Amino acid sequence: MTERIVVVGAALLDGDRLLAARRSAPPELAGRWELPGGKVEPGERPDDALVRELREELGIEAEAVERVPGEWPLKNPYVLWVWTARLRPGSPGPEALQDHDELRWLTPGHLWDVPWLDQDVPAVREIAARLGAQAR
Ligand SMILES: Nc1nc2c([nH]c(=O)n2[C@H]2C[C@H](O)[C@@H](COP(=O)(O)OP(=O)(O)OP(=O)(O)O)O2)c(=O)[nH]1
Repeated sequence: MTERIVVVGAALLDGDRLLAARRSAPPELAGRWELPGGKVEPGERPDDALVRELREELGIEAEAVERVPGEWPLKNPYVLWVWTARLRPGSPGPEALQDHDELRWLTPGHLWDVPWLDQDVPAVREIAARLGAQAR
C-alpha cells in the first residue's frame, strides 16, 4: 500500500470572507479553484507546512487557527486536511505569486460562484456550514 501524503489547505478567513485561489498549473487542474496550501514535507508539522505554503504562494504571514475535522481524498496518494487560518497583524495582503493566477475573497452568499476542484467540494461544504452559508 502506498503511503498517504497530506496536503494542507487553508480556509483563510477575513471576517466571514473566504479566500479562493485559481490554479495556474498543472494543465489538468488549471482554471479550477482551490484552498491555497500544499504538501507537507517529511518531518514537518502540518500546521507549519500550512504557514510555509501560504508565505510561498501568497506572500502572507498567516496563522493556522483550527483544524476543520475531516480528511478528503485527492488524487492518490494525497489526502486533504484543512485549517481555518487568518492573516497576522501587519501581514501584507495575499497576492498570486506561485501556483495561482487569480485570488478572490468570497462572501458566504458567493462561495459557490467559482468552479472549485471537484475533490475540494466536500471540504468547502464543511467550511460553508461553519460560515452559515448555503449548502450546495
Ligand atoms: N494546495 C492544494 N492542493 C490541492 C487542493 N486540491 C487538490 O486536489 N490539490 C492537489 C494538487 C496537487 O496535486 C496536490 C498539492 O500540490 P501543490 O502543488 O499545491 O503542493 P506543493 O506546493 O507542495 O507542490 P510542489 O512543491 O510539489 O510543487 O494536491 C487544494 O485545495 N489545495
